[in-house]
Amino acid sequence: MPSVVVEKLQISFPLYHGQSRSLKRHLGRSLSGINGNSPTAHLAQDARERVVVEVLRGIDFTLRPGDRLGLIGGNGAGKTTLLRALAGIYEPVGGRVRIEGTLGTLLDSSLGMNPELSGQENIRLRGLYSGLSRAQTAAVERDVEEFAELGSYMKMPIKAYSSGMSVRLAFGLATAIAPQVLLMDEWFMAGDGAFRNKARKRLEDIVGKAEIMVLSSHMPEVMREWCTRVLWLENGLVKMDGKPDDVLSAYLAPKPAL
Ligand SMILES: Nc1ncnc2c1ncn2[C@@H]1O[C@H](COP(=O)(O)OP(=O)(O)OP(=O)(O)O)[C@@H](O)[C@H]1O
Repeated sequence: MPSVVVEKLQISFPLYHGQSRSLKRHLGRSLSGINGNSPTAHLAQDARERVVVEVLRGIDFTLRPGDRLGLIGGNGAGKTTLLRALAGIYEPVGGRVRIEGTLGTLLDSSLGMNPELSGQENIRLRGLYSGLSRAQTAAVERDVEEFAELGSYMKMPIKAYSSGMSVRLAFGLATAIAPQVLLMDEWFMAGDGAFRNKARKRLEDIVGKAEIMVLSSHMPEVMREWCTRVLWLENGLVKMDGKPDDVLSAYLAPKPAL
């Protein structure tokens, strides 16, 4: 049975910047902006004595089939970092992530693509990597070609694509093979109007087939429509976890004046 288990997850990034020395005096403390509502950086020192920013500072949640989790929070809250940690792109410095089931990601249009290879070759490589048969890969290739409408560009190296073309290809490919656990960032809303309508149908189909979904978005209406649960992240911690209406009402409530 597919599941996502996140326990005491911590992610930090080392700072190699010249200023990291002067930031050392802030270790173990928070570095706030001039405005009380702006993001706060939490600085620490790792075992190699490097200054690190603690981006996720102990996140816990469990997802079972039927759960559609929305991640909400201000800029720099840690939403993208959490999605990337779930996808296995970032290694936890503490805690762990356990995912059972096939995983699909709609995170970054260049993720997992080789820029030197053509659209067609990238699709074949993905088919091979996903363990598809030759016939299944050919079906995916036809499906993506039809959806992305890239014409002869399908045979060109993708480094020659415009950003819109890259999104079409990545989106087409990511939505061609339905995973049990789907991770999504809101970039899928990118693209022109006609593409967006077409993409939405495809997205609804893959979301409907996924047993578990995690979606990061700044758009409350998307959360209300697509999610069964919302996690509000603030400065790398869970501020609230619950039903979309409850969490979104609290999140959107006017902040008291300072
Ligand atoms: N590679 C990195 N090195 C240092 N800091 C990083 C790195 N990646 C992310 N951060 C920091 O981690 C924090 C969380 O970033 P993240 O992108 O996860 O936030 P977010 O909630 O997705 O924000 P947004 O809504 O603005 O996209 C930010 O303060 C960001 O500057």
